[in-house]
Amino acid sequence: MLKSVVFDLDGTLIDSAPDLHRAANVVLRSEGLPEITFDQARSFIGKGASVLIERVVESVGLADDPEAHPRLLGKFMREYERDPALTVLYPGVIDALARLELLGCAMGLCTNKPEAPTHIALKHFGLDRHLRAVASADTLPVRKPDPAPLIKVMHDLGGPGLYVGDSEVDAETAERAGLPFVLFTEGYRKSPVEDLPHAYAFDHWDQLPGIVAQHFGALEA
Ligand SMILES: O=C(O)COP(=O)(O)O
Ligand SMILES: [Mg+2]
Repeated sequence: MLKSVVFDLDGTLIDSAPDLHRAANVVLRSEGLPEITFDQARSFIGKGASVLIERVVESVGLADDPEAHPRLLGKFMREYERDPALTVLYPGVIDALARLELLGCAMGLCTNKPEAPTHIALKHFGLDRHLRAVASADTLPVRKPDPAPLIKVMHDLGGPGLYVGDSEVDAETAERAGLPFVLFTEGYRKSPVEDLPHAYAFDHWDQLPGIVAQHFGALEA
């Protein structure tokens, strides 16, 4: 049977918050504005770069300036793409993807990160060779929590399966797509684990192949 598994990117496969925080503060310094804390930056992640910069603009009191958002977003994207050197894979990701491949899984990605930095990260970490279908924030006219990008990736893989992510947005997206959600608890969620609807949860990637095998095994039985 088809075993599709689709992943979220930030806070799930890669820990990118240190770079998103760094790039935001490079922009704020260039504008002579106060920096934001790491916890603020982390709490702004989940709905894509445009929303992250919206939150940055609000937090430094520039919400009334209509030019602030496009200017800061442009600077932010250039800075973030120029040097994402602090970003790391979560421990065990590559081993887990190799084991999922051996289980016969067809794997894809559905992220709210824009296409350009998504592909830079996938290539840099060698994730691109495992992922047969990808939807980023700007692949379709809508992004998560709209279920359309996730449904498109599942369709490109050949049919519905599991969605693996770290956030409220991911849980909502899976629910709206009618798919079981697998929650990685070590990412950027803001609410307690029990408040996010999920079928399975894991805190280390070495647990995921077992969850996937159990899920599809039960369907086959
Ligand atoms: O860039 C973001 O805000 C979120 O990205 P993600 O969907 O990969 O978690
Ligand atoms: Mg995420």
